[in-house]
Amino acid sequence: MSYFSLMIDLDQKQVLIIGGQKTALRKAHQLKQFGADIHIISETICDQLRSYPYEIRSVKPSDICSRYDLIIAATNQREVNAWIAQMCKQERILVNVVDDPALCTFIFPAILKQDDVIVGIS
Ligand SMILES: C[C@@]1(CC(=O)O)C2=NC(=C\c3[nH]c(c(CCC(=O)O)c3CC(=O)O)Cc3[nH]c(c(CC(=O)O)c3CCC(=O)O)/C=C3\N/C(=C\2)[C@@H](CCC(=O)O)[C@]3(C)CC(=O)O)/[C@H]1CCC(=O)O
Ligand SMILES: NC(=O)c1ccc[n+]([C@@H]2O[C@H](COP(=O)([O-])OP(=O)(O)OC[C@H]3O[C@@H](n4cnc5c(N)ncnc54)[C@H](O)[C@@H]3O)[C@@H](O)[C@H]2O)c1
Repeated sequence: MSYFSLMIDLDQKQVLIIGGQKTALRKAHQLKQFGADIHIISETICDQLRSYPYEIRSVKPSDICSRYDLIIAATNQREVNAWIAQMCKQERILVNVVDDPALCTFIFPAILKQDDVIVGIS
């Protein structure tokens, strides 16, 4: 089934990104632009992501909890990303899995932004 396009107010929404390299960085920058509060958990982290609150460690079960509104699984370990997706579904937290669209409960559209006019394309 195709996706319904929602426009979400991200102001002060708590977003957890698991993974700390190129893909995590792109997601973080995009969400930050729209006011989200980003938190990073990753075993390694690139320099640009160090401007966000971060923890350098593996993800653990208690990380997947209702203090987060959205979670992004952006590791390069397919099993870890799939496990995050499963935990998020159990906890009813929206999840984006960067290496498996079928496991996502939300996806990122391509975005065109001019002032307050936003166009999202999937
Ligand atoms: C819109 C945008 C938003 C964003 O993330 O910024 C976006 N991908 C963008 C960029 C981008 N994507 C990829 C590269 C690396 C290219 C390279 O280096 O080769 C780059 C970087 C680049 O192109 O610069 C590859 C890629 N993408 C996905 C997979 C996994 C898969 O398909 O299984 C793989 C293969 C990974 C691999 O095999 O390694 C999956 C998803 N990517 C989506 C969106 C969602 C689909 C939405 C839809 O189609 O409706 C979805 C399903 C999930 C999600 O991420 O939400 C942004 C467009 C920027 C623009 O043009 O405006
Ligand atoms: N959705 C998209 O638009 C898109 C675009 C490009 C790539 N990808 C996919 O995104 C994934 C990540 O790409 P990348 O280039 O950012 O990867 P990368 O390999 O450079 O980085 C992976 C990160 O995950 C961290 N990590 C691995 N296991 C972990 C764990 N158990 N707990 C915490 N952190 C862990 C690593 O420390 C590292 O920081 C790849 O699988 C790739 O296929 C998706």
